[in-house]
Amino acid sequence: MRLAGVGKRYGRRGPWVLREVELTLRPGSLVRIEGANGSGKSTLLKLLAGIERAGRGTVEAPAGRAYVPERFPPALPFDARAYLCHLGRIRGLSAAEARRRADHWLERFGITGYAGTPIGRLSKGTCQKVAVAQALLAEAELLLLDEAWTGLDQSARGELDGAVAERAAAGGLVVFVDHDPTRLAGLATGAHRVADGVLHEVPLPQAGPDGPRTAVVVEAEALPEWLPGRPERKPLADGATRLDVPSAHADALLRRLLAAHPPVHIRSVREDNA
Ligand SMILES: Nc1ncnc2c1ncn2[C@@H]1O[C@H](COP(=O)(O)OP(=O)(O)OP(=O)(O)O)[C@@H](O)[C@H]1O
Repeated sequence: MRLAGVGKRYGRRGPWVLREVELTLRPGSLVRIEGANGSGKSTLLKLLAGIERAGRGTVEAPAGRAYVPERFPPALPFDARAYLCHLGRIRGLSAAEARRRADHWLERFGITGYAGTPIGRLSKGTCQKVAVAQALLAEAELLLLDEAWTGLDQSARGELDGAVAERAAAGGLVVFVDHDPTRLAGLATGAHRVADGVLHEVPLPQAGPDGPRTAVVVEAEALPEWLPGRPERKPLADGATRLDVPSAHADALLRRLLAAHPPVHIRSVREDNA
């Protein structure tokens, strides 16, 4: 995926929101876009999604794209399952496969009970889960997430983290905007900041091999497959597991563990400064 000399303004006389954006990303990357309010993050994602057109420059993006917008249109004339099946069909899935994936994501987000509810009558949080599900079921080459975690409960956030990790592991390219600087800690491969219409590469939160590490001892029937910071997992003699992560990722790891299903009991947390 490549952006070269991209500029975007709304209206013929509007100010250039993006002026000269250069960005090349490889499949399998997981990239964070940050920037001040109104700097143009959503605009950038819309250009990548093909929803807005660049005023100048070139945008090369894969045909298979899925996008979670910052605001999901609320008054769609579908119930949740019918909407997901419909979008699956638009993406070329068979009716049976679209239904299978729709049910899979409804179940993963814990909203199977709302499958038959018209989207306009869903709570904000449930609606957001549907918005995220429609993008995930596409298994797209390019997945664009604009504040997709906002409005989700802890457990759904954990599911989304896991789903994003799966997409990147399958070779997909994921570009996301989120206000939490630790979002997808340990998984993101790059970060860029939008400022004055230009993109600047910025370092990811420090998690060098020589920095402090945190050991978290947990008891659980099963641990989520993907955990922030990709901790080393060491089984202990009494059946507990010791997770060892760079301390920069400890908060994100603890949040994920607290939201896990089946539940995880955190027995101890210790930072090792040695
Ligand atoms: N459809 C539109 N028509 C006119 N101006 C727009 C439109 N969409 C965005 N803008 C303007 O473009 C600028 C960048 O907006 P954008 O939503 O991309 O920023 P952002 O970084 O995502 O902001 P936030 O963090 O507040 O979501 C803002 O000044 C905004 O007012």
